[in-house]
Amino acid sequence: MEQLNKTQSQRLPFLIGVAGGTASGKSSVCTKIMEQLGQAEMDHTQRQVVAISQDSFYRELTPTEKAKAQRGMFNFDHPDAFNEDLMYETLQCILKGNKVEIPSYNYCTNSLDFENMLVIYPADVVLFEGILVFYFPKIRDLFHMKLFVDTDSDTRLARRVPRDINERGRDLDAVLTQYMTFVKPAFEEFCSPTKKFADVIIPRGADNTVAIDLIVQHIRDFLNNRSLYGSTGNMSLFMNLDLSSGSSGAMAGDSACMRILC
Ligand SMILES: Nc1ncnc2c1ncn2[C@@H]1O[C@H](COP(=O)(O)OP(=O)(O)O)[C@@H](O)[C@H]1O
Ligand SMILES: Nc1ccn([C@@H]2O[C@H](COP(=O)(O)O)[C@@H](O)[C@H]2O)c(=O)n1
Repeated sequence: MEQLNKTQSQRLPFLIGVAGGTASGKSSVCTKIMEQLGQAEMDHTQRQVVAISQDSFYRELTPTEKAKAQRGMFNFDHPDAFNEDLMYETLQCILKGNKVEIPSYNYCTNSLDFENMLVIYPADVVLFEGILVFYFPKIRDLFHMKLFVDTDSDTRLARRVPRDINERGRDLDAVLTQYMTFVKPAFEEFCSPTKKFADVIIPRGADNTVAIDLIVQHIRDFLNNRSLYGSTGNMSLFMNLDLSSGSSGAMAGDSACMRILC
């Protein structure tokens, strides 16, 4: 394993995974966290906190798959749609404190956009968001903190339809066909079961200001007290908060509960 010098080791990031169903509010939660930390307006080379999307790790499609994708007939919600190895190698590189370049994703062409590479500079906190970020065990194990955005499926569908039509160049028929054929079944089979791995479950996504405030406070504590955190990035004391009942034993499967690492 590559030796790290002192400067690099001081910049080793705290890696946060943000999972949740499509249109649950994962990106909005990341944006809110960055805004509250005063990072959103900052020049990206200077940011202490950066957010990356799992969509940058979709694998390239063959011409036949692309034709299917244009009709809403390709399964982008199956784990096989992602390049797991590249995702793992990139996160490892980030965890070593290195600068990485990743492609952006073009939903209109269903392809990676290598013309518009995103440069991820070394940062103190890296948020990695996507539907299946907790699905792959070796990737899941890289996270110091795991958040699951838990928004009900009606709300998610109601948000996804206009988003896909207005921002992702889709028509209503293709969006609904894709949702019923692939998105909903894959959410139930692959995404929803990963909720049990979360440290913090955020009901209602970015509207949940209490949860976001607590997470932001945890990140601030990490940034202010880096030396108190072990090599795993976690402090040894665990605190369980159950916001639904006021009791302290939180269950990861209960969407009103939060388990905070503090
Ligand atoms: N709390 C909210 N209220 C209303 N619309 C929202 C809310 N959160 C997200 N959205 C909208 O829903 C869509 C999906 O949100 P986004 O944060 O991109 O979710 P994800 O990253 O999980 O796909 C976007 O169009 C966004 O503007
Ligand atoms: N070419 C693509 C790639 C992905 N999708 C859908 O995007 C969803 C994941 O992104 P979210 O922002 O919604 O988390 C996923 O459910 C894919 O179905 C797509 O439609 N086309």
